Amino acid sequence: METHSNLKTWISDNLMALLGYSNIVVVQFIIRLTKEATSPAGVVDKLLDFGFSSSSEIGSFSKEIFARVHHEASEREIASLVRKLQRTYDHLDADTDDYYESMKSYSKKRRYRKRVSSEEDEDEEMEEERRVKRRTWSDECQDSSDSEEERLRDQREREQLERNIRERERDAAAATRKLTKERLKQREAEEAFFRTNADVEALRKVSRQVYLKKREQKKLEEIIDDLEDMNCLFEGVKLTEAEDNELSYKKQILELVKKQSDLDKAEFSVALQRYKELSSCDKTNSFSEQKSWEDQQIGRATLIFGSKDKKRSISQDEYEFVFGDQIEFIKASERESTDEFDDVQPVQPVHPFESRTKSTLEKLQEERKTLPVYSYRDELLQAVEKHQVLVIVGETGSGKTTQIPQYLHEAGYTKRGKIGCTQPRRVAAMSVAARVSQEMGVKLGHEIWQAIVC
Ligand SMILES: Nc1ncnc2c1ncn2[C@@H]1O[C@H](COP(=O)(O)OP(=O)(O)OP(=O)(O)O)[C@@H](O)[C@H]1O
Repeated sequence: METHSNLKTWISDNLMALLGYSNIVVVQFIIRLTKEATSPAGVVDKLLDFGFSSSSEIGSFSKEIFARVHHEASEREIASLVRKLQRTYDHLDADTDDYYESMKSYSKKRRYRKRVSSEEDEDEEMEEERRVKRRTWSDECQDSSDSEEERLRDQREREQLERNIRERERDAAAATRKLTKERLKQREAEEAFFRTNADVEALRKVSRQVYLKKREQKKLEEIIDDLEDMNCLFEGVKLTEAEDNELSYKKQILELVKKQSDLDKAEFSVALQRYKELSSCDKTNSFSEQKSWEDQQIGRATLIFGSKDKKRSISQDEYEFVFGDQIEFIKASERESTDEFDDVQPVQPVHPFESRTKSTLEKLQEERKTLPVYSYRDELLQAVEKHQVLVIVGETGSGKTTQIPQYLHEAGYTKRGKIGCTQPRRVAAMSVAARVSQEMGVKLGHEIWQAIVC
């Protein structure tokens, strides 16, 4: 006999196949629907009303469930009938017992055999009834214990599911917390690193400088605009003394700023020139900076014999004067050949070479000391001693390129090997080499070399 729990399991399995979903409430609801239906077609109608889609599977499912549910119901009816019968038999049994007792006194011996035989028959019948009753009862018990078990199992599964979900949520929350903590730690570490390593004061200074530069620019623009406005609005109008003062004050500021910026430009123009790309016209021009520099080097290396330029020499007024001019010429030539910086060389007409060189050297040495990098000389040398790699950042023209190699030379590093100094452009390389050799008072190509790698 199919138990109630088996029926439920069967319905649940079919629901999974039909809907991909099953629930004890739905199962019970379908059993109820089926019970109310009078035929499998009625079950189909009710299921369609419930929301099932019409298909052949639904038809066969309805048929089967109808048979099972109604079969179970009839079995139940039979069982309850049997139970009723059992109760009736129990009464009968008691009555029979009384009857037999009375009969005992009546004709005990005579009817003994008959009574015994009938008693045996009755006993057998009663025994049979009891067996049926016991079986039905145990089935019912089994049924209820099955459904109870199923309920408990459902409950256990639900609890387990809830536990799993809670655990998963806890794990996810813990992972998120951990990640956030790690990120925070990383940020804190970065901040701590920044705080300990960065020179906050220096950063403040830089940011202040940037701000002041912007502000200066803005104010300058304001002054220019004001002056333009005044020129337009008060042209031909007589100004008051205060207005006049303001106008001249603004003009003065503008002039001062202009002068200062011209000075700044001149100061760093040489260093900046290195990085300037040649314009297309310069590249095609045979008298470009590099070409003329090379031509001069070749010219200086070329010896001229004979009286080829006699005419030119004679055309000069006096030999002595020519000789004097020649010295001037050599100086001029040297000035040209050693780039714009030779402008600082003082003119020494008589026997000048040594004293001129010396004074130039002295001047250059003094200039070197005015460069921003000079105040960091000792620190730089210490850092070079300590570290394998150093990154030095400084403004253009502060002396990184020309001074640091010299500091290293002065500290004795050239005894160990060569000091290399790279430049991104050919002209820059030549310019730096020329400048350093000048500052060191040596000839280019001896202590100082330049190599151009294309
Ligand atoms: N070829 C040169 N002729 C004349 N003066 C020069 C020459 N090269 C550099 N100087 C002077 O030396 C100073 C330092 O220049 P240096 O090239 O060492 O600066 P820097 O810090 O290396 O600049 P950058 O970052 O642009 O390379 C410059 O301000 C400039 O006055």
